Amino acid sequence: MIQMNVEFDYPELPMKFKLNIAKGERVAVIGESGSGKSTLLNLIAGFELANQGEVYLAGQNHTHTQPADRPVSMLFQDNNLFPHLTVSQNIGLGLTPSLRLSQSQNNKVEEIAYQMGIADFLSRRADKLSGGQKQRVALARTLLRDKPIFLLDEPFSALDPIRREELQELVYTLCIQKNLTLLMVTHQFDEVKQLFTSVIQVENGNIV
Ligand SMILES: Nc1ncnc2c1ncn2[C@@H]1O[C@H](COP(=O)(O)OP(=O)(O)OP(=O)(O)O)[C@@H](O)[C@H]1O
Repeated sequence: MIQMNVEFDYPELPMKFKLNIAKGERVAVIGESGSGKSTLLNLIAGFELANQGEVYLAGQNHTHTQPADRPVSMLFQDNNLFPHLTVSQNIGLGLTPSLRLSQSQNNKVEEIAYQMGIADFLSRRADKLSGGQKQRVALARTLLRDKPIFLLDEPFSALDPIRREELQELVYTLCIQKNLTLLMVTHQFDEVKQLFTSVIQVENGNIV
């Protein structure tokens, strides 16, 4: 599902990533701060472009394609919700940049909200939610895009251990249900070992 062999240079750190991940794998990405974990995810999502080499996703060459054209959805640590919009509007932005949704789009929003346990909050403003609820909304919006590769960059590290466990279980269930290929940067690997099928360690811009 993900095949890449690329070189990428920030002035501080030349990086080289070689990776081959099969469909349905759930991979933990671990490593010290500044080792290159976020950069690896950004190269897959297309927010950074390789200086050399190629990125194949779902069998297609995506080395030079835009993030929106890649079969990838990515969730960052900061969930980037619009505070003044409702939960339903924030989720809907995963489907269309317009705030006006069709009936079938509305149905999709309600369905995913129900699955994520946030159906009761659909009309509430995002800034009136707890941290865990916000992350569920952000997850719902990301998943609504229905892409087969799912990238999570330490999305739950700011939450308390119980909320974190709840969301990790939710991610696991969604990965199984939708047969997603997951790469997740985590600093709490010991807590969540059972979520993953494999683990890669990044050190000084390389996978070791
Ligand atoms: N926009 C940028 N411009 C220049 N250098 C950058 C940029 N972003 C990151 N770097 C450098 O690239 C290296 C890897 O950064 P990256 O964010 O990928 O690390 P990380 O493993 O995700 O770290 P953390 O766990 O702290 O989030 C670091 O040395 C960093 O200084």
